Amino acid sequence: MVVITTPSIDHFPIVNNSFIDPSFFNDVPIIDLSKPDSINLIVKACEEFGFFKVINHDVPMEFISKLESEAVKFFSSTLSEKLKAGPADPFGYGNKKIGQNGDIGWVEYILVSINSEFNYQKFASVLGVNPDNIRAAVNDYVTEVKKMACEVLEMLAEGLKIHQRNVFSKLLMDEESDSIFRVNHYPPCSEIEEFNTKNRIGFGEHTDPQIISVLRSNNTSGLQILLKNGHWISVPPDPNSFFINVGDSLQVMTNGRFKSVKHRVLTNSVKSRLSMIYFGGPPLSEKIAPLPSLMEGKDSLYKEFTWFEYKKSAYKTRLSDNRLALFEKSL
Ligand SMILES: C=C1C[C@]23C[C@@]1(O)CC[C@H]2[C@@]12CC[C@H](O)[C@@](C)(C(=O)O1)[C@H]2[C@@H]3C(=O)O
Ligand SMILES: O=C(O)CCC(=O)C(=O)O
Ligand SMILES: [Fe+2]
Repeated sequence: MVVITTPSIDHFPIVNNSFIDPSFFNDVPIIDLSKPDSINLIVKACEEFGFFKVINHDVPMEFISKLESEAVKFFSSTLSEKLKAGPADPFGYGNKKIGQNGDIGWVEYILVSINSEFNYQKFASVLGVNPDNIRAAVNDYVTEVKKMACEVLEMLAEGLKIHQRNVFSKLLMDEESDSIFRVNHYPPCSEIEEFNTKNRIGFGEHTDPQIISVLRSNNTSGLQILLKNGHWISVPPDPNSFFINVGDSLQVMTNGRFKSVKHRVLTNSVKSRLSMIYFGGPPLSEKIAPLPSLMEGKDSLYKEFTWFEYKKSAYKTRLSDNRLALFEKSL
């Protein structure tokens, strides 16, 4: 018999408030994709924050709303129904347990693989619909978001004066690209008031291992990023825009010029947050190494590794671990 235990609220980490600026950070770089002069701004944003917001993105609202409403329906189902679509090992429905190494957060989620065969039946049964409808809703959304991510990566390559404009985007376009799609639902954490403790962790601090992550959320706050000065700042939500994170692999490919951004999600005691994230990763066999044109005569900061090797190692770590440390050269 499988016994599913739910951690009690006492087990949910509380954040250390010492470096939290409670006000919203209004200086998140904004990249307007309809303006050609955004190229230099993107490079600057990746160097300074590893994070920026994209507006005028051309992803049809219809695809966003369709997927969002399917996700809301799914998460509104009973827990016993949803658990039939789990566990997330790593794909499927997950509840409070993040990854396989003991992390927990006030979150439930769906994780789906993009290019490998994925069985949508378990989600479709919960929703009582044909799996092809769910597959189509995910594909429509991901196709558009991936197109936008590739446009951003091509602007980055141009901004970095790399001859091959598709040097990054080709990795996402490859049919073997190891990309993931995730929907996170953070229910309001009403116990917060009962326990009189604010700022429970929804999703603990971490960097994303892939090349690039594209996040869209509803209008509920919670996402924070860590600035270079050690301060956590809250990102104002914007359901009409996308937020982009530099991942560990892009940090390596730029030999550390771009930094993968540390981020986390705090719970909200009143409103639920729903976020959808596309993680653009390379094919498993791809060598992740600094691009020669970005070395400027310097040595690589990293040992040689493939995405398969990095991913295998990353998935053995806890969320907040510095996953790249194992691959840094001691110079
Ligand atoms: C604790 C973990 C969850 C994670 C795999 C890991 O062992 C370390 C990286 C985590 C992360 C963060 C970004 C994405 O949400 C994710 C899907 C990924 O690729 O790496 C998660 C992993 C997960 O939730 O399985
Ligand atoms: O849900 C969010 O807003 C961010 C979650 C996240 O960082 C992740 O799933 O990797
Ligand atoms: Fe993340």
